[in-house]
Amino acid sequence: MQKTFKNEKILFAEPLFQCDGLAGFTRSELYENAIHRTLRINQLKKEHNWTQEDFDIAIRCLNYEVGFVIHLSMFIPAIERLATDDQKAKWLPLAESYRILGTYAQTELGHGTNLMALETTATFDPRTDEFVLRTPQLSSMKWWPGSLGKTATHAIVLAQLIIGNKNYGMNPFMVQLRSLEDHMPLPGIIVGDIGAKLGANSNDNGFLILNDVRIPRENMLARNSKVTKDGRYIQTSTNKANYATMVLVRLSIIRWAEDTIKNGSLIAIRYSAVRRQSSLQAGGPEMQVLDYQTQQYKIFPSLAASYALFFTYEAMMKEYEIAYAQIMRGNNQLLGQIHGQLSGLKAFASDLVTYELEMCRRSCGGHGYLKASVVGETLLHTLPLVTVEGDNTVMYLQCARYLLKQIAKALAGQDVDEPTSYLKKDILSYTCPVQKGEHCTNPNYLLKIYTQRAHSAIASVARQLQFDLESGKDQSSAFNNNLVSLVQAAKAHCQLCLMKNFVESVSALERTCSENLASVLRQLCLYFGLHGIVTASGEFLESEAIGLQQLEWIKAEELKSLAAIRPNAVALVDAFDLHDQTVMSALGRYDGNAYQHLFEAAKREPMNQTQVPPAYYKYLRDLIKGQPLAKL
Ligand SMILES: CC/C=C\C/C=C\C/C=C\C/C=C\CCCCC(=O)SCCNC(=O)CCNC(=O)[C@H](O)C(C)(C)COP(=O)(O)OP(=O)(O)OC[C@H]1O[C@@H](n2cnc3c(N)ncnc32)[C@H](O)[C@@H]1OP(=O)(O)O
Ligand SMILES: Cc1cc2nc3c(=O)[nH]c(=O)nc-3n(C[C@H](O)[C@H](O)[C@H](O)COP(=O)(O)OP(=O)(O)OC[C@H]3O[C@@H](n4cnc5c(N)ncnc54)[C@H](O)[C@@H]3O)c2cc1C
Repeated sequence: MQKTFKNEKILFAEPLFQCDGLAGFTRSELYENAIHRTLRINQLKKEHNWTQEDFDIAIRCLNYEVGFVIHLSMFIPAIERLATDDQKAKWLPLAESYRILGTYAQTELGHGTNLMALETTATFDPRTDEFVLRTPQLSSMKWWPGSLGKTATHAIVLAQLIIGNKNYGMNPFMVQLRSLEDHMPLPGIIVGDIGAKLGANSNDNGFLILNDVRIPRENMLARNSKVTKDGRYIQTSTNKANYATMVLVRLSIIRWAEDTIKNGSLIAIRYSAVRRQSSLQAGGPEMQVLDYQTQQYKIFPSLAASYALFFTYEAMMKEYEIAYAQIMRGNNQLLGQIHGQLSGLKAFASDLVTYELEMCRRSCGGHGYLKASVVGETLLHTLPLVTVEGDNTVMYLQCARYLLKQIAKALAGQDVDEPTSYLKKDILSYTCPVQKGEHCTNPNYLLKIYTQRAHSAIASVARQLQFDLESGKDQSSAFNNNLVSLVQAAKAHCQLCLMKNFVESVSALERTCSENLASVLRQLCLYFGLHGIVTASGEFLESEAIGLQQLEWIKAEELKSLAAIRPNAVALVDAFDLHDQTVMSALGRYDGNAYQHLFEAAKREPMNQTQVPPAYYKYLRDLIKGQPLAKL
């Protein structure tokens, strides 16, 4: 599925990219190693004439275990999106050649979600033609930005622009943090690392206090708004245009989620094919655990999610490219659509994979708890995806806000955006397309069910909001009264998007691939659809997209499809074409020698490098020999 990386051999021939040692690394070693890796990938890029795409794939091959993540994924994209042509000409070459190292400093100790409430100020001083940056109190300090702690020389700081006594809202400013001579913080800047996290510890997420730091007026990133020498504020685009970098990263998170769940499902499926435990027949040979229906029920959702997210990322990438090209030409028509879609899908993708990764870990039994299995480690690295770039609840609510606008338009007989075109249908004329058991094997029928459920969820919450408003509730309490249903409606829309992309992509592939391959993909797509309905059956029933009889058929078909997928399960994860060095798991190796690799990993364990541990001489010797213990 991943475009085969022709340079994989070159990459993994390097000891630096052979990952077995990382488990014992301290934070400082992880941090240093990550920087070392990115610089070496850059050298390889030059040595072998790699394209930018090759470079990006190399990073994915290393499971993003590299340095300068925010520099590459936010700082450079923010300059591209928020700076004027002159500013780009000045900063992009420096950033692209790593002569300046950047971060995106938006979140503060006191606020991450509510950007309007950010407290950092950039006050224009017309006497010196400068902005004065200030974090006025404890809660205003920047807190979390990646690479800020120890690496970044520069930050794009998001601050409230103050001219005279007037606040012009959040705007981006380029601020130099550290000397380019000796890396010491510049005057007025207090900066450091925020401490160890549950995962992703190679990244030096940092804090930043700005004490009246002065920057030239030209350092306000001025593509969307600028301040003139005489202190006039001129806005050339919607103020939401300054949120553009976040939109891009939300798209990248869908891919990141896809990459992690591919790893998880690959480890779980390969290991379950190797692991034998018990038997269903008395005295019979022990079964591969992958043959137990319960094991399939635990793991195949992650397999199906891997493919669903792959197709959805591809589809969203195309949507994003069209929107981005328009936006860069100054046309913001698609801004609301792409923001609404990507907020919801970022949340749905990260929710899905964090849930399924834990199921993959459990499916590996006790060995899944070992670091060498890697599946737990992957989960820890993936957990922040539900928070970064907007907490998932908040992102679903952004998506719901977009859906409410779309349904209002549909009800008023106006045009709606293409991804919500289903809202134009007559919801009452729906009849469930599944009228007998065998109808459940038609993915297009399932798609109709998903569509009705999403439509119904959105219409129902829109009606309830309307009712609350008409009953005298003010706007905000009516909204608060319906937040849970709004999130459910957004989830329903996102699940429909995944199903739709899956069905449409498989239909497109059917035209070019062999019938054997097509039927395997159709089966997986069908399973994805059936499983999604069963896991949210309450909502599908409530929306009357299905009835109890249909649910019974769908449940039966879901179980049948587990058995149908089983013969192809290993091939479906092999098709990810992931190198053992990418997956790094003792359990999920291509050669299937899980036990041998687990034992090798145990032998490499630092504790095993001496036969007798220092604790023996300190405590155990006297204890075992019955000697009185020294005062402890
Ligand atoms: C080496 C590695 C190389 C590559 C790596 C590969 C992949 C990288 C993958 C991941 C990246 C790595 C790590 C991740 C690091 C994460 C970094 C961060 O977390 S940065 C900080 C992110 N912060 C947030 O996301 C904050 C969340 N909050 C918000 O977005 C907003 O405040 C809000 C919640 C949307 C509310 O906005 P606002 O305060 O303006 O409130 P309003 O309700 O008044 O306005 C809503 C109004 O605005 C529209 N809108 C909101 N956002 C956007 C947008 N982004 N674009 C367009 N429009 C937007 C919204 O639709 C409403 O419109 P209206 O209904 O009024 O028309
Ligand atoms: C690993 C990591 C890396 C990060 N990197 C960066 C970075 O490089 N740059 C940067 O600027 N930031 C970064 N962040 C910060 C990140 O963007 C924020 O943590 C995120 O946007 C969530 O904001 P918050 O922490 O303020 O959560 P909060 O908003 O405080 O959320 C707390 C709870 O309140 C709920 N809540 C909040 N508002 C609402 C609402 N309006 N309606 C309903 N419920 C609500 C949430 O759902 C959540 O349950 C990073 C964070 C992490 C964990």
